[in-house]
Amino acid sequence: MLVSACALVDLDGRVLLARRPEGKAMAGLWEFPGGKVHPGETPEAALVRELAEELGIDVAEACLAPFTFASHAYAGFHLLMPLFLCRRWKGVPVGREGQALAWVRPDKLSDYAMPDADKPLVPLLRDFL
Ligand SMILES: Nc1nc2c([nH]c(=O)n2[C@H]2C[C@H](O)[C@@H](COP(=O)(O)OP(=O)(O)OP(=O)(O)O)O2)c(=O)[nH]1
Repeated sequence: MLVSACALVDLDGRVLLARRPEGKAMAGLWEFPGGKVHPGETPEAALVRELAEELGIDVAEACLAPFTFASHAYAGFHLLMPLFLCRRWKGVPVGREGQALAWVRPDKLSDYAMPDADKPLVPLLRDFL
């Protein structure tokens, strides 16, 4: 499964996490906004689409900087997830699908329960930001 995700970073250097809604796989865990890349879609285009759908913000592909990726074997599927960084967008993120959002200081990211695939990404982000 190819999923494209993004660390949105605000002017104070905080990172946006979104809580996976009830009823979805891994409900209640905090994740980087994003979603599945559709057939024929680029990871960048998928992210622009998902960020508009999920958060109501407008992001230009040029503002998505490749940062790192997750490669993780879940029971039943393997997840490959490029993680982009973005510091510029239009609009104010709101949870358009009812998901809770949190702006989190890098040194507090480990206080948030995240999917297993995301765990190795946290120290990389903390060291970079
Ligand atoms: N968006 C996102 N997904 C993640 C992260 N970590 C992680 O393991 N995942 C997994 C959870 C899901 O198995 C998959 C994303 O699928 P999803 O169901 O949220 O994607 P989607 O929004 O396209 O979903 P849908 O339209 O099919 O409902 O990736 C993360 O940080 N962000």
